[in-house]
Amino acid sequence: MRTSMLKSIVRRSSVPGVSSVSRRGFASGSAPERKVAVLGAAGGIGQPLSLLMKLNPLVSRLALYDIAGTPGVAADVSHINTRSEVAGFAGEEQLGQALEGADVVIIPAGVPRKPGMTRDDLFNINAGIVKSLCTAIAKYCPHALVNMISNPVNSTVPIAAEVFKKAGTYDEKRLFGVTTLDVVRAKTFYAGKARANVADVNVPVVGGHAGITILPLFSQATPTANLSDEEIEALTKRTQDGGTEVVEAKAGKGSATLSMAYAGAIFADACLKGLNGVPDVVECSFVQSNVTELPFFASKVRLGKNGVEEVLGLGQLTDYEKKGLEALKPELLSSIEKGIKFANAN
Ligand SMILES: NC(=O)c1ccc[n+]([C@@H]2O[C@H](COP(=O)([O-])OP(=O)(O)OC[C@H]3O[C@@H](n4cnc5c(N)ncnc54)[C@H](O)[C@@H]3O)[C@@H](O)[C@H]2O)c1
Ligand SMILES: O=C(O)C[C@H](O)C(=O)O
Repeated sequence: MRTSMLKSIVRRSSVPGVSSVSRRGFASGSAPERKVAVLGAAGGIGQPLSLLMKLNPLVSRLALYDIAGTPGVAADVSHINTRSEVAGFAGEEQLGQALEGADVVIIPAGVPRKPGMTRDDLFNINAGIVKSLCTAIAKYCPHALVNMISNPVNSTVPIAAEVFKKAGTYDEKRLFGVTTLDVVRAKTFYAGKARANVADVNVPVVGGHAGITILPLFSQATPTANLSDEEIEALTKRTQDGGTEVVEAKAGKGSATLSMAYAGAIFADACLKGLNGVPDVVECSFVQSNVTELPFFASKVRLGKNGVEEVLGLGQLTDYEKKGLEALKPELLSSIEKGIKFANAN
């Protein structure tokens, strides 16, 4: 969901009911029915993300699940006069109902960082949460596209893959680690330095989603700009530390929620467009990959009717980016292996 889409949704939502033509050209009556479930919907990310998904005209049913607090969030969001019907589900006994029939499941459930913590410090709590939610996904909506937001993404995606493999439902085309916030940040920071219109900026971000595993490819940024090596290094570091910048600014009150909700809504929208057959939908995501020797890797991904249609390669890298790529591999591999080991030991 780009800025223009948000504007068009807001404009459309001032008219009761559904507008006659959506941005992608479907007449409202012919837009496919799509159910989206948000797991962790009462949280810092979950609430604004639920709002943004309610504004998305591609969604016909919105299921908001959390361990508590979702009846209130659902009642609130449900009054917005847009297409989707909203239902809230609270507590494990309602998880199955929340998931049944879902086309896309977005998972922002779990604890966020406090200052001084790494994303890996969240592993002990979030790994178990993700494992139990994925066990339910395998049972109730095994064909859904899963958008994993819960950290550490570098480990929670491999955990999900192992849970699905054990359940016999794994389809590598349907599992995504959401790294869109890294792209959102890279675009914002690059536009500032390059004095470019941020709405025109594109920057691929590859690797993973933690510290040095986040590798923005500013050499491929568009529109091009003549930035010095020092400027590129500073932009790279700022993108890698973007999450920590927010964690420190929030001073113990959590991590990025609003920008993450925006990023999560963009990625879910891309998944829905792909499912609906819209051509050339490309976003970066952490997926099962052959792009490097690592089993999971974030790179540009073409989305289609079955989820991942094509994992795109890295393109031409500068020496600085090649060095960054080699440097990130050991940490990323160890996070992936940690997730796999956890899923198989517990
Ligand atoms: N991928 C990214 O780029 C990115 C960006 C920001 C945050 N995150 C991660 O997203 C997660 C959520 O962050 P937040 O700020 O929304 O945290 P939060 O604490 O505000 O909200 C988390 C929500 O998850 C719920 N929850 C806990 N266990 C659950 C379970 N078993 N089932 C369903 N819901 C459950 C909680 O009740 C809470 O409402 C964190 O792990 C954070 O690190 C990822
Ligand atoms: O930094 C965090 O802990 C949250 C998230 O991964 C982010 O990048 O903002």
